[in-house]
Amino acid sequence: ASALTGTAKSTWASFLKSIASFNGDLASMTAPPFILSKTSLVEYSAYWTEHPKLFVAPAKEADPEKRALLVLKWFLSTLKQQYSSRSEKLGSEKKPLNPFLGELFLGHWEDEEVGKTVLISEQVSHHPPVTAYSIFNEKHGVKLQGYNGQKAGFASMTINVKQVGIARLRLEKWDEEYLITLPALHIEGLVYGSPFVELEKSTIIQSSTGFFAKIDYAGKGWVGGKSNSVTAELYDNKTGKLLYTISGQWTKELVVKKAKTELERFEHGEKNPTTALTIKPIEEQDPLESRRAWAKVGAAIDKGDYDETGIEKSKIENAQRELRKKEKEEGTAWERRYFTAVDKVDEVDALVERAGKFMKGVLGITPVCMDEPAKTNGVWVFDTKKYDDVVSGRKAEEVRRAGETVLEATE
Ligand SMILES: CCC(=O)OC[C@H](C)CC[C@H]1O[C@H]2C[C@H]3[C@@H]4CC=C5C[C@@H](O)CC[C@]5(C)[C@H]4CC[C@]3(C)[C@H]2[C@@H]1C
Repeated sequence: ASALTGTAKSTWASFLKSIASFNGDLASMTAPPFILSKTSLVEYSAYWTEHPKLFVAPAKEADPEKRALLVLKWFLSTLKQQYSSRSEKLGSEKKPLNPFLGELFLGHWEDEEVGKTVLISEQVSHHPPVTAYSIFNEKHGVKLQGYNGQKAGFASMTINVKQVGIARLRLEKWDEEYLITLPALHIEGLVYGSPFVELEKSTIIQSSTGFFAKIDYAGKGWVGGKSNSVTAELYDNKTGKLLYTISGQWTKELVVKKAKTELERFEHGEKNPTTALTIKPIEEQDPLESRRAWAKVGAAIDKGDYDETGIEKSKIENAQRELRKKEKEEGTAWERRYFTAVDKVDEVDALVERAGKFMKGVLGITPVCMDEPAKTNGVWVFDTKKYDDVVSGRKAEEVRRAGETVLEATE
């Protein structure tokens, strides 16, 4: 039976009809008000590191095989936050706000044991929507950077989402890099008006020291499987030996096994609470920072005043259109504050090639998720020079001017 009643039920029904003529651009859909979230998609980069201790753990491990296992554990621990935290908090998946070009989400996690982990997330492209992020813990030399976009389709009352992009984890102390690909997902429960994410197909992690993980996702009804099922296998590239498996439900408990013996169980519920992200109070934020930029829209959504939501949203959207038009006329382009798009990254290509060879040569399977276009409009990399220029104040003038243009345009 539908979870909706009254007007919500009828608006949802007409919304489902509208999705049927879906053109692939999730952001362009006007979803019914009750499914709108006041959180912008640029905030989702934070889901990578809500367990800072797990994020930093591999840096402290001297044994490369155990380190690869800790990276796999950390990655699997992010899935619950990435893909089910909104359903748990809000009762269903919600439609995030569509970030404007240049929108920022900046913060850090303070942890008594591992110290400070910094988050920088920037909407580096609006058409198509691409979010780039850099998350780093200087004290332990752990650096994650990546970018992602979504290609979506609609079939038999389900929204299918292919993720485009990659995540790269670097452990300075061990001079080691891990390439991480992103899971495909689909949105179930649309017909009941309570959508939620289910992951599917496979992703890989390939390390520069010679360890490879294949991660397979499955949902309910899959050979009698449970929802949110996952099975990960960690191999040694050189010997082709299966070292560890981790399996279970990424929303509940995962079991680590070496060969057939169970080593440990871990889960990320109340036993391992997440660390709260620290962000500046709104009045101290840069005009491009997400929660300041969307404050009026968020307030309208909180009030349930959907007319005001629409008015405030279109102010931002119109301002953005004006800025793009002006840039076009002047032949200028929006200056990304922390990221740069490059054609290729040699380390990434090397890891992609190594993973492909291992899957074909040793596992005898067609390389999974390598066919995914890892590139959006380029490979987005964190530009440490740009970052230093901002932190040192050398770019203070550009930062101030960028904020002003957005403020003036939105007036
Ligand atoms: C488009 C029609 C519509 O608005 O339907 C409303 C429904 C809430 C379903 C569509 C939305 O579902 C949301 C789930 C979002 C993904 C959740 C997690 C991640 C991981 C993160 O690292 C990158 C972003 C990603 C893939 C989100 C992308 C946007 C998704 C699919 C939202 C849909 C608009």
